[in-house]
Amino acid sequence: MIIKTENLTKQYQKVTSVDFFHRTKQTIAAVKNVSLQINQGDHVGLVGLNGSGKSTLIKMILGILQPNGGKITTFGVNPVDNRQINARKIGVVFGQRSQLRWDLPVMDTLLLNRELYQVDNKDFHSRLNQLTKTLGAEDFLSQPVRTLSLGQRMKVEFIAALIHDPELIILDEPTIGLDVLTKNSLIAFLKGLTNKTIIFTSHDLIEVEQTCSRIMIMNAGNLVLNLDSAKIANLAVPATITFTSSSSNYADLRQTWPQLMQLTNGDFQLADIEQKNIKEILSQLTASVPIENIEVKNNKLEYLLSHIAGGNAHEI
Ligand SMILES: Nc1ncnc2c1ncn2[C@@H]1O[C@H](COP(=O)(O)OP(=O)(O)OP(=O)(O)O)[C@@H](O)[C@H]1O
Repeated sequence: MIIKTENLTKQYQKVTSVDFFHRTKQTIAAVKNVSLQINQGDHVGLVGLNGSGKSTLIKMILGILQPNGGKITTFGVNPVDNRQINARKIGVVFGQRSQLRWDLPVMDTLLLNRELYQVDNKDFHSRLNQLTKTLGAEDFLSQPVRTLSLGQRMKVEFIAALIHDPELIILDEPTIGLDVLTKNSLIAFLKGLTNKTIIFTSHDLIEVEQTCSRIMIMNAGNLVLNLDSAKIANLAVPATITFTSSSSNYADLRQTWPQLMQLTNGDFQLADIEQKNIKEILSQLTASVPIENIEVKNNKLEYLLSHIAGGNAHEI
């Protein structure tokens, strides 16, 4: 087992106001009684809205934060006391923060990591070769990091995180701001890492569904769902169809679709459409209304959160 937590809890003290004589503090329960296990080779998607406690949980797994209650082991040991030892077995990519030396060529950071993690020179070069080839990063290893595009930089962040061949890879929103092509190539790359344990945090359930075998959903500090991603992928979640139609008359359209709403920006929206009816509604719409733009969305995360009762992880 790579990670085990039992009733893990973390609270922050936040100063809400300061006056001459005293400060008023508020306690924020960021992670509440979370119990989970992550085994070797698991690819786990950790999903939740902003502020749901994902980063706090990751920081406790890494040993950066000391919990207030409950138990946690990472590689079978207390992560705070064994942070340095565990760091050799962990690779981390933060989408919002770079781990690379901004003004230096990429290669310098990689060489620095080689020294830091004491990677054998032969292993270093063969791993570097393989990673740069797979990620298509051969062309920009000699460029200073600051001159790279976001997509190029993220590829290099992956190489820097994997150069010491870690057993556990933690990815904190690694695809944020990336275009679809770069995102897809990183997702394909991650899928190929079958012998690694991966924790992939994201707000995007669909994205982690493609990459991970298990999904854990956090909400307001609680682990509210811990489920095989195949089960989540098969859930038929109602969709929303939004379209722009300049020449349409709202009153006429409402006669055919009484549930149609007009949004403040003038777009039209049909909500709560069952998956099996989407095709038919789309063909009816396109046949009867001049449409300039149309989008079908199913917001599975919001749907799941609104249908999960209580605060404990359970199967739907
Ligand atoms: N250092 C801190 N001091 C006080 N409160 C904090 C601190 N770090 C996080 N919090 C609070 O703890 C809660 C959980 O935050 P956390 O960053 O773990 O959530 P998250 O799921 O990672 O959010 P996001 O997706 O926005 O990164 C939030 O209410 C946040 O404001």
